Amino acid sequence: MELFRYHGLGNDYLVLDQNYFNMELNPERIKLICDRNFGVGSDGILYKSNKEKNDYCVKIFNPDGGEAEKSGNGVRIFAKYLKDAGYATNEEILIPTLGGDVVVTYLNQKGTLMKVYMGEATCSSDKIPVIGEKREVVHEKMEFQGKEYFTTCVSVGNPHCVIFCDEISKAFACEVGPYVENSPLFPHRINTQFVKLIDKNNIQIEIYERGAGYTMASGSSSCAAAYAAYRNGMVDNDITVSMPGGKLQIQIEENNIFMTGPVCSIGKVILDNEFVEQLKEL
Ligand SMILES: N[C@H](CCC[C@H](N)C(=O)O)C(=O)O
Repeated sequence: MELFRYHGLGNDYLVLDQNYFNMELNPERIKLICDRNFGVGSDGILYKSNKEKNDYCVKIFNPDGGEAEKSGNGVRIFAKYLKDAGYATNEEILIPTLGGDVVVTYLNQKGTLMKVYMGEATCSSDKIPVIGEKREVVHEKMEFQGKEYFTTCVSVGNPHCVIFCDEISKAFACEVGPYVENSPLFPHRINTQFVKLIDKNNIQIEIYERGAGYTMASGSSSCAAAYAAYRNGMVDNDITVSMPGGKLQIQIEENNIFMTGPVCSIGKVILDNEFVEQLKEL
C-alpha cells in the first residue's frame, strides 16, 4: 500500500489514491494514519476514490477523522498529484469538492505553482453556519472563554471565524482557537484565523484549524481572512497573506476568490504489512 506526501507552505497532506491504497477509510483509520507518533503523520488526507464518476473528485479529511468541505492547500496539492500521476494533462482543471467546484490553473510545467478559483465567499450566517437569525456576520461581538471578540465569519465552502488583533502569536491561537472551534455558536464547528493588518495589501495570520489544530498555513483560511478584511474595508482586493509557513496571494472580484501559491512534492510512503494489518482491524 502506497501513499504520497506533499505540503503547501508547511501544511502537509497525504494523498491516498484507491489505485495504490485499496482500503476504505473510516474515522479511526484516518486518525491513525495522520497520527505523527503512531502513524505516518499529516495535517490531513486527500482521498481519490475509484467510485466517483469524475476522476478529479477529491474527498478531504481532517486528522480528527472528520470530513472537510474544502481545503485551499489541499486542492493545490491534489492538482499537483493529478499532474504527477498522469491523470491531468490540461493546464486548467476543475476539481469537485464537497464544498463546491474549484478551478486550478497550473502556472508552470512542473505544477509547483498554481492559481485556484476557490468559488464565492459569503458572510451569510445560514451558509457558514452561525446560529441565530439570518444575517451578515461582519464585525459581530462574540464571547469565547469568557472574553469578548469582534468577529467576521466567512464560508468559502468551509467555515471560518476571523478575529482581528493588534498582535498575533501561535500561543494565542492555540489558547483561544479551541474555544472558537467548539463554540455552540457554530453547529459544524469552525476554523479560526487571528489576523494582524499590515497595510492595504498585506495581512498576517495565525491559524487554528477545525479538526487539525494549529497549522503552519491554510489556503481556505487565507481566502477567508482576506475576504473578511475586505468586507471590513481594511484592504484592497489584492492581498498578500503571510503565515508561519509562507505567503499566498488572494484576489477578490466581487465575492469570487482567487488564490495563488506553491506546492511541494515530498515523496512516496510505502506502508509495511504490519501497519496495514493494524488499519484493517479498525
Ligand atoms: N481544517 C479545514 C480543512 C483544511 C483547510 C486548510 N488546510 C486549507 O489549506 O484550506 C476544515 O475543517 O474546514
